[in-house]
Amino acid sequence: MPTELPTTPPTMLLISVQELAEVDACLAGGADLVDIKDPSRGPLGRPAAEQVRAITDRVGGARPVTVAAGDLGELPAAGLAAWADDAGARFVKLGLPTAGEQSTLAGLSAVRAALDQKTALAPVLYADLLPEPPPLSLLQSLRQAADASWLVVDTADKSGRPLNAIWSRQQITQLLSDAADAGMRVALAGRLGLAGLASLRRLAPAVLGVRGAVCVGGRTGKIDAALVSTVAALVCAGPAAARVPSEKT
Ligand SMILES: O=C[C@H](O)COP(=O)(O)O
Repeated sequence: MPTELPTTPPTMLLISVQELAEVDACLAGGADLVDIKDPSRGPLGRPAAEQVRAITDRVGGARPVTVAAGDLGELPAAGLAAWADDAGARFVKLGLPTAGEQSTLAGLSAVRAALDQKTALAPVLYADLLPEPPPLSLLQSLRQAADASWLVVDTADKSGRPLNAIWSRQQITQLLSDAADAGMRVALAGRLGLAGLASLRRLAPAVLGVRGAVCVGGRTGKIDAALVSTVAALVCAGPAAARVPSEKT
């Protein structure tokens, strides 16, 4: 996700790819942002560093690239930073299964401190693991701990309800407002289908992210360019103009 944005940006479409062969379909279909993850390893499955390097090379700067880094605690902070360096990841998304706990904020700070300063860190909240959307105070704490410009909302259970069935439009509208007050832009994801995307698009989030909806054979299947096109037409007018991608400002 870019960290330099126009004043009133359109909603951008993020597509999560799992392998090199999916990159062309993702770009041809009109994705604005290319996200790399290993969906077989969980909602934010951390891909192998060499896979990240290969996919990033294939994107070749045509789009900003983000990378899923698994969940907080899966690796020690130093190990996560070493993986990010090895992968050349310049924008990592880190899942927080226990977002409200003090130890989570401490862990997030440790990861931030370990990562290269040029690597942006986006905390990821799992809507289905929270009783309700986070209050402003928690958003402010997350922003501070991660020095984050972006907040990602996703779902942990990839056979469960989509984000738009977990939180109401009113709750998501409030979250977007609170995140802006906390100084973060928001990417919304989590089993979003066409109806969910159309509904959430009207709330004008900075980014809508999908994988399952653009795959043939489910989220561990293969991305289909025609499905990406359909979703892109729904979410945005077309690929975003070239913007400085992933480096932290
Ligand atoms: O970041 C976006 C996610 O990859 C969303 O995946 P999903 O649409 O399969 O829930």
